[in-house]
Amino acid sequence: MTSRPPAIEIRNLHKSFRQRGGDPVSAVQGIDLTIQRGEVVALLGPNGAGKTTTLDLVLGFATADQGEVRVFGGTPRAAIEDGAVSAVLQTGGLLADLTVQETLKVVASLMPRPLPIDEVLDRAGLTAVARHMVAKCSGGQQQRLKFGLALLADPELLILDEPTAGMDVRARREFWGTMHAEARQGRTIVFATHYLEEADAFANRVVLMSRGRIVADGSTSEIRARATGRTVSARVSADMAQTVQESILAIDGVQDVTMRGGRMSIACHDSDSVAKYLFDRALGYDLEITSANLEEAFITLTADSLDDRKGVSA
Ligand SMILES: Nc1ncnc2c1ncn2[C@@H]1O[C@H](COP(=O)(O)OP(=O)(O)OP(=O)(O)O)[C@@H](O)[C@H]1O
Repeated sequence: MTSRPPAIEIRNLHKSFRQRGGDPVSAVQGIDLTIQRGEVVALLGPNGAGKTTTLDLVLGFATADQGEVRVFGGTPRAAIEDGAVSAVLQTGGLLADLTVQETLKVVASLMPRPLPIDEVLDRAGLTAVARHMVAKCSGGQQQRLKFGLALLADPELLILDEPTAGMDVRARREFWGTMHAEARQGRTIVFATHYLEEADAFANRVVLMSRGRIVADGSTSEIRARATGRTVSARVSADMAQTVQESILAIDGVQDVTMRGGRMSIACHDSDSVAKYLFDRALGYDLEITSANLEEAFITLTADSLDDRKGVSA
Protein backbone atom coordinates (compact mmCIF):
# COMPACT_ATOMS: atom_id res chain seq x y z
CA MET A 1 0.00 0.00 0.00
CA THR A 2 1.41 3.44 -0.85
CA SER A 3 1.28 6.08 1.87
CA ARG A 4 -0.75 9.19 1.18
CA PRO A 5 1.28 12.33 0.53
CA PRO A 6 1.34 15.02 3.23
CA ALA A 7 -1.02 18.00 3.04
CA ILE A 8 1.84 20.42 2.28
CA GLU A 9 5.45 19.83 1.29
CA ILE A 10 7.69 22.83 0.78
CA ARG A 11 11.28 22.39 -0.37
CA ASN A 12 13.94 25.09 -0.52
CA LEU A 13 11.42 27.81 -1.29
CA HIS A 14 12.66 31.27 -2.29
CA LYS A 15 10.73 34.35 -3.31
CA SER A 16 11.91 37.91 -3.66
CA PHE A 17 10.18 41.06 -4.84
CA ARG A 18 11.73 43.77 -6.93
CA GLN A 19 11.36 47.26 -5.58
CA ARG A 20 11.41 50.33 -7.75
CA GLY A 21 14.77 52.03 -7.38
CA GLY A 22 15.97 49.70 -4.63
CA ASP A 23 17.44 46.32 -3.91
CA PRO A 24 15.08 43.36 -4.15
CA VAL A 25 13.42 42.26 -0.93
CA SER A 26 13.81 38.60 -0.23
CA ALA A 27 10.47 37.71 1.38
CA VAL A 28 11.09 33.94 1.64
CA GLN A 29 14.62 32.66 1.89
CA GLY A 30 14.90 28.88 1.62
CA ILE A 31 11.98 27.38 3.52
CA ASP A 32 11.60 23.62 4.05
CA LEU A 33 8.37 22.54 5.69
CA THR A 34 6.17 19.45 5.73
CA ILE A 35 2.67 19.58 7.17
CA GLN A 36 0.91 16.26 7.64
CA ARG A 37 -2.82 15.74 7.15
CA GLY A 38 -4.82 16.62 10.26
CA GLU A 39 -2.22 18.97 11.74
CA VAL A 40 -3.23 22.39 13.04
CA VAL A 41 -0.26 24.65 12.42
CA ALA A 42 0.28 28.30 13.31
CA LEU A 43 2.62 30.32 11.16
CA LEU A 44 3.76 32.90 13.66
CA GLY A 45 5.96 35.89 13.10
CA PRO A 46 6.23 39.65 13.20
CA ASN A 47 5.26 41.98 10.34
CA GLY A 48 7.16 41.25 7.17
CA ALA A 49 8.34 37.80 8.30
CA GLY A 50 7.14 36.21 5.05
CA LYS A 51 3.98 34.47 6.28
CA THR A 52 1.62 35.84 3.63
CA THR A 53 4.14 35.23 0.85
CA THR A 54 4.55 31.60 1.98
CA LEU A 55 0.78 31.07 2.06
CA ASP A 56 0.39 32.74 -1.35
CA LEU A 57 2.96 30.29 -2.75
CA VAL A 58 1.13 27.34 -1.17
CA LEU A 59 -2.08 28.56 -2.78
CA GLY A 60 -0.41 29.04 -6.15
CA PHE A 61 -1.12 32.80 -6.17
CA ALA A 62 2.55 33.55 -6.64
CA THR A 63 5.36 31.71 -8.41
CA ALA A 64 8.48 30.74 -6.52
CA ASP A 65 11.89 31.95 -7.72
CA GLN A 66 13.31 28.64 -6.60
CA GLY A 67 12.11 25.52 -4.82
CA GLU A 68 8.88 23.57 -4.87
CA VAL A 69 5.48 23.42 -3.20
CA ARG A 70 3.34 20.26 -3.30
CA VAL A 71 -0.18 20.20 -1.92
CA PHE A 72 -1.57 16.69 -1.36
CA GLY A 73 1.23 15.50 -3.62
CA GLY A 74 0.29 17.70 -6.60
CA THR A 75 0.55 21.31 -7.66
CA PRO A 76 -1.26 24.00 -5.65
CA ARG A 77 -3.47 24.72 -8.65
CA ALA A 78 -4.57 21.07 -8.97
CA ALA A 79 -5.41 20.94 -5.24
CA ILE A 80 -7.53 24.08 -5.49
CA GLU A 81 -9.30 22.84 -8.62
CA ASP A 82 -10.10 19.60 -6.77
CA GLY A 83 -11.74 21.62 -3.97
CA ALA A 84 -9.19 20.16 -1.54
CA VAL A 85 -7.97 23.59 -0.38
CA SER A 86 -9.75 26.79 0.61
CA ALA A 87 -8.44 30.00 2.06
CA VAL A 88 -9.50 32.93 4.19
CA LEU A 89 -7.27 35.76 3.05
CA GLN A 90 -6.52 39.24 4.33
CA THR A 91 -7.31 40.77 0.97
CA GLY A 92 -10.35 40.16 -1.22
CA GLY A 93 -13.57 42.02 -0.69
CA LEU A 94 -17.17 40.98 -0.10
CA LEU A 95 -20.12 42.48 -1.94
CA ALA A 96 -21.69 45.01 0.41
CA ASP A 97 -25.18 44.92 -1.14
CA LEU A 98 -25.80 41.19 -0.70
CA THR A 99 -26.94 39.46 2.46
CA VAL A 100 -24.73 36.88 4.15
CA GLN A 101 -26.91 34.06 2.81
CA GLU A 102 -27.00 35.50 -0.72
CA THR A 103 -23.21 35.79 -0.73
CA LEU A 104 -22.89 32.11 0.09
CA LYS A 105 -25.51 31.16 -2.52
CA VAL A 106 -23.78 33.12 -5.29
CA VAL A 107 -20.41 31.53 -4.61
CA ALA A 108 -21.96 28.07 -4.16
CA SER A 109 -23.59 28.37 -7.59
CA LEU A 110 -20.09 28.45 -9.11
CA MET A 111 -19.03 25.22 -7.41
CA PRO A 112 -19.61 21.67 -8.59
CA ARG A 113 -20.41 20.16 -5.17
CA PRO A 114 -20.94 22.83 -2.51
CA LEU A 115 -22.10 21.97 1.00
CA PRO A 116 -25.72 22.93 1.80
CA ILE A 117 -25.94 26.66 2.66
CA ASP A 118 -27.69 26.02 6.00
CA GLU A 119 -24.90 23.71 7.09
CA VAL A 120 -22.26 26.31 6.23
CA LEU A 121 -24.22 29.05 8.04
CA ASP A 122 -24.34 26.84 11.08
CA ARG A 123 -20.70 25.74 10.99
CA ALA A 124 -19.39 29.26 10.47
CA GLY A 125 -21.64 30.65 13.24
CA LEU A 126 -23.59 32.81 10.78
CA THR A 127 -27.16 31.54 11.18
CA ALA A 128 -28.23 34.53 13.32
CA VAL A 129 -26.97 37.03 10.74
CA ALA A 130 -27.93 35.10 7.58
CA ARG A 131 -30.32 37.84 6.39
CA HIS A 132 -28.11 40.77 7.33
CA MET A 133 -26.61 42.88 4.59
CA VAL A 134 -22.85 42.40 4.38
CA ALA A 135 -22.39 46.18 4.69
CA LYS A 136 -24.11 46.05 8.09
CA CYS A 137 -22.01 43.17 9.42
CA SER A 138 -19.22 43.83 11.91
CA GLY A 139 -15.62 43.15 10.94
CA GLY A 140 -15.76 39.88 12.88
CA GLN A 141 -18.95 38.78 11.11
CA GLN A 142 -17.41 39.60 7.73
CA GLN A 143 -14.39 37.47 8.63
CA ARG A 144 -16.79 34.67 9.55
CA LEU A 145 -18.47 35.06 6.18
CA LYS A 146 -15.10 34.66 4.47
CA PHE A 147 -14.62 31.57 6.60
CA GLY A 148 -18.07 30.32 5.52
CA LEU A 149 -17.11 30.86 1.88
CA ALA A 150 -13.96 28.81 2.49
CA LEU A 151 -16.06 26.00 4.00
CA LEU A 152 -18.46 25.77 1.04
CA ALA A 153 -16.20 23.42 -0.90
CA ASP A 154 -15.76 21.24 2.23
CA PRO A 155 -11.97 21.42 1.84
CA GLU A 156 -9.53 19.04 3.46
CA LEU A 157 -7.02 21.86 3.95
CA LEU A 158 -7.98 25.30 5.25
CA ILE A 159 -5.51 28.14 4.99
CA LEU A 160 -6.21 31.29 6.96
CA ASP A 161 -4.14 34.44 6.80
CA GLU A 162 -4.65 36.38 10.02
CA PRO A 163 -8.31 35.37 10.19
CA THR A 164 -9.04 37.27 13.40
CA ALA A 165 -7.42 40.57 12.40
CA GLY A 166 -9.66 43.38 13.59
CA MET A 167 -11.78 41.19 15.90
CA ASP A 168 -12.13 41.99 19.58
CA VAL A 169 -11.15 39.43 22.20
CA ARG A 170 -14.66 37.97 22.46
CA ALA A 171 -15.11 37.62 18.69
CA ARG A 172 -11.69 36.00 18.47
CA ARG A 173 -12.55 33.48 21.15
CA GLU A 174 -15.83 32.62 19.39
CA PHE A 175 -14.05 32.28 16.07
CA TRP A 176 -11.49 29.85 17.48
CA GLY A 177 -14.30 27.91 19.14
CA THR A 178 -15.77 27.38 15.67
CA MET A 179 -12.38 26.41 14.27
CA HIS A 180 -11.87 23.85 17.03
CA ALA A 181 -14.94 22.05 15.77
CA GLU A 182 -13.46 21.98 12.24
CA ALA A 183 -10.12 20.73 13.52
CA ARG A 184 -11.79 17.92 15.45
CA GLN A 185 -13.16 16.62 12.15
CA GLY A 186 -9.60 15.97 11.03
CA ARG A 187 -9.23 18.93 8.72
CA THR A 188 -5.72 20.27 8.18
CA ILE A 189 -5.57 23.89 9.26
CA VAL A 190 -2.71 26.31 8.63
CA PHE A 191 -3.08 29.87 9.86
CA ALA A 192 -0.88 32.92 10.00
CA THR A 193 -1.05 35.07 13.07
CA HIS A 194 0.73 37.77 15.05
CA TYR A 195 -0.98 36.66 18.21
CA LEU A 196 1.12 34.42 20.39
CA GLU A 197 -1.83 33.46 22.53
CA GLU A 198 -3.78 32.30 19.46
CA ALA A 199 -0.92 30.11 18.35
CA ASP A 200 -0.52 28.77 21.86
CA ALA A 201 -4.21 28.11 22.43
CA PHE A 202 -5.18 26.71 19.08
CA ALA A 203 -2.27 25.14 17.19
CA ASN A 204 -0.61 21.79 17.90
CA ARG A 205 2.47 23.06 16.19
CA VAL A 206 4.00 26.47 15.76
CA VAL A 207 6.27 27.42 12.88
CA LEU A 208 8.01 30.62 13.86
CA MET A 209 9.14 32.80 10.94
CA SER A 210 11.45 35.75 10.92
CA ARG A 211 12.90 37.58 7.93
CA GLY A 212 11.85 34.99 5.43
CA ARG A 213 13.17 31.98 7.33
CA ILE A 214 11.84 29.41 9.76
CA VAL A 215 13.59 30.07 13.06
CA ALA A 216 11.74 27.49 15.19
CA ASP A 217 9.31 24.66 14.59
CA GLY A 218 7.65 22.60 17.29
CA SER A 219 5.00 22.58 19.98
CA THR A 220 4.65 25.85 21.85
CA SER A 221 6.33 24.32 24.92
CA GLU A 222 9.27 23.11 22.79
CA ILE A 223 9.67 26.59 21.38
CA ARG A 224 9.66 28.17 24.81
CA ALA A 225 12.25 25.70 26.03
CA ARG A 226 14.43 26.09 22.94
CA ALA A 227 14.51 29.86 23.22
CA THR A 228 15.30 30.27 26.83
CA GLY A 229 15.69 26.98 28.64
CA ARG A 230 13.95 26.60 31.96
CA THR A 231 14.01 28.10 35.38
CA VAL A 232 14.09 25.98 38.51
CA SER A 233 13.25 27.86 41.66
CA ALA A 234 13.29 26.63 45.26
CA ARG A 235 13.24 27.94 48.79
CA VAL A 236 16.75 27.73 50.23
CA SER A 237 17.66 28.67 53.79
CA ALA A 238 19.68 31.89 54.01
CA ASP A 239 22.67 30.28 55.76
CA MET A 240 22.96 27.66 53.00
CA ALA A 241 22.42 30.03 50.06
CA GLN A 242 26.06 30.75 49.20
CA THR A 243 27.18 27.11 49.33
CA VAL A 244 24.18 25.94 47.32
CA GLN A 245 24.75 28.67 44.74
CA GLU A 246 28.39 27.66 44.21
CA SER A 247 27.60 23.97 43.89
CA ILE A 248 24.71 24.61 41.47
CA LEU A 249 26.83 26.82 39.24
CA ALA A 250 29.19 23.88 38.78
CA ILE A 251 26.43 21.75 37.18
CA ASP A 252 26.59 21.49 33.38
CA GLY A 253 24.14 23.74 31.50
CA VAL A 254 23.41 26.06 34.43
CA GLN A 255 23.46 29.62 33.13
CA ASP A 256 22.58 31.82 36.06
CA VAL A 257 21.68 31.59 39.77
CA THR A 258 19.96 34.39 41.66
CA MET A 259 18.57 34.62 45.18
CA ARG A 260 15.60 36.83 46.03
CA GLY A 261 13.19 36.83 48.98
CA GLY A 262 14.37 33.43 50.21
CA ARG A 263 13.93 31.80 46.77
CA MET A 264 16.75 30.72 44.55
CA SER A 265 16.14 30.90 40.76
CA ILE A 266 18.32 28.79 38.53
CA ALA A 267 18.27 29.36 34.74
CA CYS A 268 19.37 26.15 33.04
CA HIS A 269 18.88 23.80 30.11
CA ASP A 270 18.47 20.56 32.05
CA SER A 271 15.89 21.37 34.71
CA ASP A 272 15.45 17.69 35.69
CA SER A 273 19.11 17.34 36.74
CA VAL A 274 19.07 20.57 38.71
CA ALA A 275 15.82 19.68 40.47
CA LYS A 276 17.13 16.21 41.28
CA TYR A 277 20.38 17.65 42.64
CA LEU A 278 18.49 19.98 45.01
CA PHE A 279 15.97 17.35 45.99
CA ASP A 280 18.38 14.46 46.61
CA ARG A 281 20.57 16.57 48.88
CA ALA A 282 17.62 18.30 50.60
CA LEU A 283 19.15 21.66 49.67
CA GLY A 284 15.89 23.27 48.63
CA TYR A 285 12.15 22.75 49.06
CA ASP A 286 8.93 24.04 47.46
CA LEU A 287 10.44 23.47 44.00
CA GLU A 288 8.97 25.00 40.83
CA ILE A 289 10.02 24.48 37.22
CA THR A 290 8.86 26.99 34.62
CA SER A 291 9.70 27.75 31.03
CA ALA A 292 9.72 31.32 29.76
CA ASN A 293 6.48 32.52 28.34
CA LEU A 294 5.93 32.28 24.62
CA GLU A 295 6.26 36.01 24.19
CA GLU A 296 9.81 35.95 25.57
CA ALA A 297 10.63 32.99 23.34
CA PHE A 298 9.17 34.79 20.34
CA ILE A 299 11.25 37.90 20.94
CA THR A 300 14.44 35.93 21.54
CA LEU A 301 14.07 33.74 18.47
CA THR A 302 12.98 36.41 16.03
CA ALA A 303 15.69 38.80 17.22
CA ASP A 304 18.28 36.04 16.82
CA SER A 305 17.72 35.81 13.08
CA LEU A 306 20.02 38.56 11.95
CA ASP A 307 20.32 37.85 8.23
CA ASP A 308 19.88 40.84 6.09
CA ARG A 309 17.08 40.30 3.57
CA LYS A 310 18.19 43.02 1.23
CA GLY A 311 20.49 42.52 -1.70
CA VAL A 312 19.46 38.91 -2.36
CA SER A 313 18.72 38.63 -6.03
CA ALA A 314 16.16 36.33 -7.56
N1 LIG B 1 4.10 42.32 -3.75
C1 LIG B 1 5.14 42.72 -3.04
N2 LIG B 1 6.01 43.63 -3.53
C2 LIG B 1 7.10 44.02 -2.84
N3 LIG B 1 7.41 43.55 -1.61
C3 LIG B 1 6.58 42.67 -1.06
C4 LIG B 1 5.40 42.20 -1.74
N4 LIG B 1 4.77 41.31 -0.93
C5 LIG B 1 5.51 41.22 0.19
N5 LIG B 1 6.60 42.03 0.12
C6 LIG B 1 7.65 42.18 1.13
O1 LIG B 1 8.07 40.88 1.51
C7 LIG B 1 8.28 40.80 2.92
C8 LIG B 1 7.42 39.71 3.51
O2 LIG B 1 6.06 40.12 3.45
P1 LIG B 1 4.83 39.20 3.91
O3 LIG B 1 3.58 39.97 3.62
O4 LIG B 1 4.97 37.85 3.34
O5 LIG B 1 5.07 39.12 5.48
P2 LIG B 1 4.05 38.73 6.64
O6 LIG B 1 4.82 37.90 7.60
O7 LIG B 1 2.82 38.13 6.07
O8 LIG B 1 3.74 40.15 7.26
P3 LIG B 1 2.35 40.69 7.89
O9 LIG B 1 2.23 39.98 9.19
O10 LIG B 1 2.62 42.14 8.04
O11 LIG B 1 1.24 40.38 6.94
C9 LIG B 1 7.97 42.19 3.45
O12 LIG B 1 9.19 42.90 3.56
C10 LIG B 1 7.10 42.81 2.39
O13 LIG B 1 7.24 44.22 2.39
